[in-house]
Amino acid sequence: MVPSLSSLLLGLIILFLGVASFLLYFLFVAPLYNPLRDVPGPPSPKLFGTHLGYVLDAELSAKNHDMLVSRYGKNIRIRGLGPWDDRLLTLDPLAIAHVMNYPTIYQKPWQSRRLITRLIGCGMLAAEGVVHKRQRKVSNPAFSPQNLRGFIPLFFSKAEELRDKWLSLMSNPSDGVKVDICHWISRATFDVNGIAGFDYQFHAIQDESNEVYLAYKDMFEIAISQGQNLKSIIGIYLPIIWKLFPDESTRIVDKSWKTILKVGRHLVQTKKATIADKNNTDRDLLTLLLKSNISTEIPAEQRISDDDILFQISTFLFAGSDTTSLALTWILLLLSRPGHQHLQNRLRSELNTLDSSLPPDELFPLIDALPFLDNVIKEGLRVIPPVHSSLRVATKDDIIPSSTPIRKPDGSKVNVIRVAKGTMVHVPVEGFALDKSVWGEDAWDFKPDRWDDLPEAVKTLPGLYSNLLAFSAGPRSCIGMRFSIMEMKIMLFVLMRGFDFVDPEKVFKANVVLTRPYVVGRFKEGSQCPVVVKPHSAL
Ligand code: HEM
Repeated sequence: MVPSLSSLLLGLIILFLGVASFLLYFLFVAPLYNPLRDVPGPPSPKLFGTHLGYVLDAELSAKNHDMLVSRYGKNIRIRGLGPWDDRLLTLDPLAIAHVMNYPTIYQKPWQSRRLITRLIGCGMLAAEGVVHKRQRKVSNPAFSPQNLRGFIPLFFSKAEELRDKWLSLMSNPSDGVKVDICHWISRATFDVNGIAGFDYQFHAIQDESNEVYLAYKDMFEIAISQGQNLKSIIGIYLPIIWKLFPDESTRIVDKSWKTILKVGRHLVQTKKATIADKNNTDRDLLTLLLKSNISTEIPAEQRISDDDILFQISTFLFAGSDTTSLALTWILLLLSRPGHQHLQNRLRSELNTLDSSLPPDELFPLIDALPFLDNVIKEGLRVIPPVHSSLRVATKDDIIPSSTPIRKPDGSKVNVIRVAKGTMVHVPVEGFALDKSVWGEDAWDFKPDRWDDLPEAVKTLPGLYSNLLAFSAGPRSCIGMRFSIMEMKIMLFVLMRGFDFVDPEKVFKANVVLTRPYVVGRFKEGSQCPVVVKPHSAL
């Protein structure tokens, strides 16, 4: 029977009223019952306005966090994408520790996990729950102190190769050469992670033509540009559109994965054959993951597949290359800025007290024990952490403890925050490390010596590394922390002894997945950090 025009109209009116009532409830009624309304925060912008730009802009975030804390305290309600998305931004140590230590309640939002999974598979960065637990358990032995010691010669050889490469670029050594330290160090960290990750030579310091290197680079470029156009945002919610309307990014991801799987699967088979030999001493993470996966300590049902192991290796490359190269870039930039040359000279003098002709295994413990080098690295990671902030979502209603009182709208004060299931929590890694009320009035300045005399309040802050959140905190904190600290110390040892770093171009920080440098006025050219490197006379 064909429906009459009037019943069709009635149906449409009912549908319209249904959608309109849902939207009215979603936009105007439900927010009134959100318990986060008890937490003070800046006035809500217009209907679809947001505070996200305000807290995520790396150039302004220190100032903006400071303003928010002075006005509203350490727990602040901010507006996410719309009225239905009020979020908690917290700089309170107790609240942060709670969120980071209960990963079963506070998970990574499915939107960011989907983005990561589309690119590098569901490795440790994206997985949650038992899958994550299993992956972490299989991977832990690969990051044991004993295994990491095996990488020391590799860290030295790549640092020296980079030093020699820079020297070869100089037509007149006394003038030095201007290099984009960000790009070059990233080539070196990629090389390190290729060999440490799966015994594979990208040779990226020498040239950038290796097919697997290019496959990863292309894919990571997409990761950086994701979220910047409408289609990628729609793709998060409706992934089917990647299949129905493939575009350049889909084509690149597919092509990259074809290359990575072709080479990766071959490497896995070769490695499997070599680990059958009891005398095998290979230390790359792929070998160690394969060994750990078949060890009797891992119950059969907890083992992961070969392709999952490749996702893990890709995750280490994704999570470990740019983070380490950016941390080093920012440290070198900070040391090369006018007014900081005395710190650079002091660091070089300390490094020069060591005998560089010692074998790497004997030299590294001496480097590791150098106090000023240690302070410089901590201070660099504090002032410009590569990971600007983290996001978590409450998977059930919860009560978060706070060490600072929260003033409710009725004027009463409480020491807990009630959050409803689905509430997003922003953990401002950078903001937390630059909080003047904890670190002192000079919190925004680069002062490595502060680490010899820290304010008492700092000593109780949560964080995997030196009371900082640079490597996060809790069970989801960085598994590669020690790996990258060792790599950074050795890179700085070799490069600082080899060169003076001077005349940096004026760069600003932008939060593009990670905190990256861009030359002022030349954002479109992409992330770069040009600095003049001149051979140091002691070389
Ligand atoms: C300076 C260098 C590095 C920094 C600043 C850094 C920072 C971080 C941070 C903040 C997280 C937590 C992310 C989140 O909560 O969303 C993390 C997780 C992770 N990092 Fe790093 N990282 C560095 C180097 C590395 C290296 C060298 C590797 C591997 C070789 C690595 C592997 C990972 C992995 C696998 C995770 C996920 C851990 C999990 O969820 O269980 N990272 N890292």
